[in-house]
Amino acid sequence: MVNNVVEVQDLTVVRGGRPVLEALSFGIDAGVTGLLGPSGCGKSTLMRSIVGVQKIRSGGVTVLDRPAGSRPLRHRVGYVTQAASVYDDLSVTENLRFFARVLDVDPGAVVEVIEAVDLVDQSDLVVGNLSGGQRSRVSLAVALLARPDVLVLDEPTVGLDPVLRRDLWALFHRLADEGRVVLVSSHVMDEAERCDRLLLMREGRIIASGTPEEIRGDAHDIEAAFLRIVEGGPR
Ligand SMILES: Nc1ncnc2c1ncn2[C@@H]1O[C@H](COP(=O)(O)OP(=O)(O)OP(=O)(O)O)[C@@H](O)[C@H]1O
Repeated sequence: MVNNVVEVQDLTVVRGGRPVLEALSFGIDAGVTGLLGPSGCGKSTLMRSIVGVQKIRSGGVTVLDRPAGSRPLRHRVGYVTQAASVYDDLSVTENLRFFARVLDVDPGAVVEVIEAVDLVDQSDLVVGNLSGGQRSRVSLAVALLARPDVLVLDEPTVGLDPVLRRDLWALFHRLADEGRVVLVSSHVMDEAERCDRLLLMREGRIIASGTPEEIRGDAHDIEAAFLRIVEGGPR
């Protein structure tokens, strides 16, 4: 098992003239880590920093012992943003063949990733005609093309019905079981129980980290634990 594949050290990011992330330090190990916090707390900014596309004020991020965003990490880190980045007028297979060429990866990976995200039956369908959950899986398939060791997924389950959400979480665990580090953000606290480990975030800071059991303590659920931490009560 790989430890602390992602290391964040004293990370401060300023956006629009105000600090959005303030002196964050933590590590992320193998498995599925959930980055949970309310809208606007800085989850996307933190993910952008881990992927290496965010301007950093101070501190830093290393991934697999290299600076985030550095060239050797290009194919080792997969990133799926909130906005789907696939072409609506192309089929699932056509999209993946296109991105395989752009990324200069083995075209044989196309079939492999379609199977991984469970879209074999939809592979000839035009993406514009797929459901929201299926479209999310196409974006995820693109991110998997280069066989990355680290997957950073920004709110991949937002707006999906409970069945699709459950299926996607099962997929994240399958990918983690294959040895990948999977970081998933969500502002929905009830997704916490689906993660191996959690990072709870509020107003640009990590306010708690650990397994769901550790963070819940004797609170009713993660949301209650979150409120307790924020309000400074006993845990
Ligand atoms: N381009 C930008 N310029 C200035 N401020 C920004 C920019 N993008 C985001 N911010 C601010 O940074 C803060 C954190 O935003 P971020 O998108 O990281 O939060 P988030 O937790 O991912 O939110 P959500 O769950 O709604 O996606 C917010 O206050 C936001 O207004």
